[in-house]
Amino acid sequence: MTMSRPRILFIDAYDSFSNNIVSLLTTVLDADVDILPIDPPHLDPKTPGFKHDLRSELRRYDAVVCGPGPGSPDSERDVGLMKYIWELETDDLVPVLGICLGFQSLVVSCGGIVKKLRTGLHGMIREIDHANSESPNPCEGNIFHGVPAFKATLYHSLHADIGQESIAAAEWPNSKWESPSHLPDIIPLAWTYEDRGDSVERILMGIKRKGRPFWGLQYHPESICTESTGHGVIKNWFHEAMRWNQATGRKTTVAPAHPSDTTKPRRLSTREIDEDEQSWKPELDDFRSWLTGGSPLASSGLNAQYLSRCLDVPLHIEVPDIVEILQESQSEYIVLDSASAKANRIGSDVRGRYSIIALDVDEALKLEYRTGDRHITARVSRNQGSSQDAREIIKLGSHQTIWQFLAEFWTKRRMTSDESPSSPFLGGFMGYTTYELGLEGINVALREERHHNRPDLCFAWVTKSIVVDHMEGTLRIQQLSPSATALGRAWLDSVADQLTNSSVWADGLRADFQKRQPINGGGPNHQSQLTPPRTPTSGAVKSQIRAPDPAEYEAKVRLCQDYIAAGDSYELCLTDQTLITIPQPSPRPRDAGPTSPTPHPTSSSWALYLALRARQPAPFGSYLRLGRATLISSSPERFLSHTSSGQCSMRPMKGTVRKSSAVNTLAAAERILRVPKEEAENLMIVDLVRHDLHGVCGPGNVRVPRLLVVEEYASVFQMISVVEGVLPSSSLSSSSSPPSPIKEKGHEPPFIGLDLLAASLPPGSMTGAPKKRSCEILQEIERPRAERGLYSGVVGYMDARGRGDWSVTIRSLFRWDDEHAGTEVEVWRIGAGGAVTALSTPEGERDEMFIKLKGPLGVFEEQT
Ligand SMILES: C=C(O[C@@H]1C=C(C(=O)O)C=C[C@H]1O)C(=O)O
Ligand SMILES: NC(=O)CC[C@H](N)C(=O)O
Repeated sequence: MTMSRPRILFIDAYDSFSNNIVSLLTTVLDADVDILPIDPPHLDPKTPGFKHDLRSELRRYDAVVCGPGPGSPDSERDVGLMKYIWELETDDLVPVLGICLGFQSLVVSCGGIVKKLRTGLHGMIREIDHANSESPNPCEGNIFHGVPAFKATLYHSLHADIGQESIAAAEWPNSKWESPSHLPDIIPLAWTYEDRGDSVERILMGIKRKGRPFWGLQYHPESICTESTGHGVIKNWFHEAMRWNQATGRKTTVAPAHPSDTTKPRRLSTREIDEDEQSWKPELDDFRSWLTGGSPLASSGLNAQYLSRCLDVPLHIEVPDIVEILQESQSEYIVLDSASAKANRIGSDVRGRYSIIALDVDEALKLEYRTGDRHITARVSRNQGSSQDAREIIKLGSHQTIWQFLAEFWTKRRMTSDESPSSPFLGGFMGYTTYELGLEGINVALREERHHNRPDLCFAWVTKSIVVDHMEGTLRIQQLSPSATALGRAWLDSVADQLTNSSVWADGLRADFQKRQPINGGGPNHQSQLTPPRTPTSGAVKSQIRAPDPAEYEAKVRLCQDYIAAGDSYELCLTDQTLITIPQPSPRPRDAGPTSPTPHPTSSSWALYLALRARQPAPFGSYLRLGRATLISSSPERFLSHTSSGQCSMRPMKGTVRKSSAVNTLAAAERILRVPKEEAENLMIVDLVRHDLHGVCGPGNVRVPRLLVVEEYASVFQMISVVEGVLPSSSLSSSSSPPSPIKEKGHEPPFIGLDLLAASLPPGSMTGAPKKRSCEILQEIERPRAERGLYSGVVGYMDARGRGDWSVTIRSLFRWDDEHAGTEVEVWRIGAGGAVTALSTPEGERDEMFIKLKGPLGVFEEQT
């Protein structure tokens, strides 16, 4: 007999912690775990063969785990298959562990009821009182046996009521391990106690079902904050499960899984899902024929060599100077600006080291995609020096995704160059995605009709760029050059000349005197009230500011809390938008020479960017004009960064406190942020981000090197955590002929940074948990401004080597040229919000939203 690894089936109720449980089971039990959603198409309880099919599915596994999830065990939609597992006939029984929602569903199947907690406990860490070896009444199948005391994380709004509140305090020590007389099938195994001031709430944490191999845990064994001694419970459970299989002679079968429904954790990434036979039919292969077809746009950027030249940067020169010197005649821009690199108001570890300026973006190939479309648009604004736009439409086959296309486009241009190893970016994709692109990836349908045709993703393939190293005081002019080396070098030299011959470069004093003062004039705005801003009344033509109504926002916070109390979400990142309508400035003349010191690359948006940058310098500042979109950002939040060899890191931010005279040191901020409410908010997102990374990196490949650390930024303190992962080894190959991501039969495509991005949008810190249900709820609550657009999306790059860095688009303003096109005004939007939990107060959340709004909004107040 060969000893194969045990097989476990995990039933996923669309939770945002599922992959963490799969990782725990895989690593602690050395098991092989498959994931099946609660509502797989091939197992529909309404079809006649359902019971038979469920039985054969379960026969393939040694044991089953029914996972956590949003909603209630009383709702069929929320528990799906779980309900039928508890009802299996004796001959079909399989050992099961229910976790959280799975536990609650087990309790209900035993006749218990589930009620709302007095206040939900989400991201709360509590001591578990369990029936260990010392308990007076060792019972059958006690999976806590021999496990030392431990603390565990809770994520629940509902709890099991088995009559515990009616037991007198004196009776409790003896009675707590006994089956209640009206529920003889439930054997209590663990409890926790919540002090509610006037009384203590007794909360059931674990049970065994009498006479059946079913166990349940209310706490989350997989959370990063559940102590690892608690893993003994999982080992005990599996030991008991295998003993039960042996004692009853239960045998597993080796029938193959239904191919489309069970997944391995790392196969959740979008690029792989539907790669069945179908997608190999030639008529569905449009994008591949485009990629190889040699059209003028499809061949752009192929067969390039990397050339670069380094310059010292004079102390007085900043990123905007370089943009102004070189890019004045462009209409499209991508500037990733670590504007806080030299700011002493910001902690040195978070200032940002590099800035990246894309050059000649008009001529770069741009790839655009709109959520729900079955095509991609490739375009250049000024094709090879002409004034003509060029555009090609690329069809997507029914099973193909934008991410597959981007991965294959990138692979054809991939470089394994070891040159400039320290440069974060050689050239490659730069651009944005919207929040709505992320919603598509998690199958959340948009509720409102979109009355526009704007892209949700725009990536330029940038071949000319400048990387500024703020630490070394140098910059690197770079080109992924298609032409002969001499021509490429001549271009590098011409850019260097343009910079060094400019008056700003040469004459620091004069330049400083002329620079930007009239534009960002007033400096930081000191208005301290947190009420909504008023429309400024001065100025020739007035700006209109439409900010969220405070009372309405508070009502939305309460609504979020209703959903949380009902168990539908653990945390909801509620946001709203402010609209600023300003008179459109008359177009600037384009006649200024390239070395002109006058800073005006494009209309008013550049001036707004400079104002925001001065007001709120941030490590992830950015200025983008791509197509009809303009984004001005001072984001402090890194979303995802990755190396070309598959190391990745995410940096979720949760917990915000405004700098003030009362709170102006890290120690003071820590006193405010290191409290259960803030820590819980952050922990929830850490566990969610671990799940997202586990989904691609696979079990055991994710860790949390920094947890709940407070950092200092220009105008706020923020609590952050760092979650790291490593992509599966198939992608770590550094051979000179890179493996193709096109799946050949029997071969897994290698994973690349784009897979991480695809699998983790929208950013968990902007959604709450569980992600899918929370986004559905937010779509409902955030109406009538439910479309977040660029806000809550990401901005960043993945270069030709596969290195990438993406920030969350917050503390930013954006506009679309087509909004109010043809009128005398332009409309800017600012999104702001914060995470709502059971412990939030409506006033507190309202203040937090207005604090975050104040930074970007101030640039308009300064200008009037
Ligand atoms: C929602 C915003 O910020 C998010 C929410 C935070 C919070 O709840 O503390 C912190 C950083 C961001 O992830 C925003 O800036 O608008
Ligand atoms: N994490 C969970 O599974 C939560 C279960 C249920 N939705 C509750 O809130 O109580």
